[in-house]
Amino acid sequence: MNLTENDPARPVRLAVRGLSKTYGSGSTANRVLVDITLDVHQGEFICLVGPSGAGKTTLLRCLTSLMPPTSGTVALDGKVLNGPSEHISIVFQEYTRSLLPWMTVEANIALPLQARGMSRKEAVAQVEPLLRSVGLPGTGRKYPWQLSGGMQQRVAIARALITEPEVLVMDEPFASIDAQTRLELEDLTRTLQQERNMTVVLVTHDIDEAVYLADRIVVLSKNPATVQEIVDVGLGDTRDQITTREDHRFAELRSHILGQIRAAQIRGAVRV
Ligand SMILES: Nc1ncnc2c1ncn2[C@@H]1O[C@H](COP(=O)(O)OP(=O)(O)OP(=O)(O)O)[C@@H](O)[C@H]1O
Repeated sequence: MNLTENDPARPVRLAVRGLSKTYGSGSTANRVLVDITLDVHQGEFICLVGPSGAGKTTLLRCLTSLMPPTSGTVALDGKVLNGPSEHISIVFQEYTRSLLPWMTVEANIALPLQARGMSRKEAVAQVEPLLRSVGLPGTGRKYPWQLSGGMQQRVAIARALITEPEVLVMDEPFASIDAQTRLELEDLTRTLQQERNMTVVLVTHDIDEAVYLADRIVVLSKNPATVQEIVDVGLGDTRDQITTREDHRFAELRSHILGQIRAAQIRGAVRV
């Protein structure tokens, strides 16, 4: 397996240095992340995988400054973050909780721009092109609950993109979506990432999804989580749901990552 830590050809967008996170203190302290160091390059698609409960969401929360780490730093373009950055957007798994049901689709998508001081009229004027790019033209006047789950997650993606973030962070974004729609959303996410030269960090439990989407896969260990391995996917920029998944390298990577996660699960259980 080709392992790597750095791609000198592309500048580092997110630099994670010695990041640790412990919940609680004293006898109830839960040491979840220890000494995570990782570079994410501009325009790179990183998938984070690991055993259940390893600390993937905790790492995303620290990456986006939704929560401070216990120690260590996250820097965006060389500047250490001390709070949420306007250059980083987040998409969560639960679109039903992240979209506001009493607001129309266009009002939901326009919200981040209004929060930055733009008038509602100006913000809403930017929505339709974005709705087209996520495959939902003409749906701005509907309410989220009038749309399917997959369509609502497209709305959530559009809302995350309206501020033109440099980094898109996604926490199991397709876990509540049916299998067929999930494949469509995977392709949409890769297309948007390439069109916008965005850096994406995505957490998933689905190893096939990680291999299909990622340029590199970061495997976390458990109890506590450290970076166990970073794997170069090397399947090229153009992916296809049928031919890429038939590639023998795809199968090889899937088996390798599954083996890594199982080993991490066993070692983590021993350490409890
Ligand atoms: N707010 C919190 N307060 C205390 N402990 C927490 C909190 N959030 C998470 N934890 C604990 O941190 C550990 C890692 O949780 P986290 O949700 O980050 O893992 P995960 O890898 O994303 O899990 P999953 O695979 O189930 O999605 C767990 O032991 C969890 O109980």
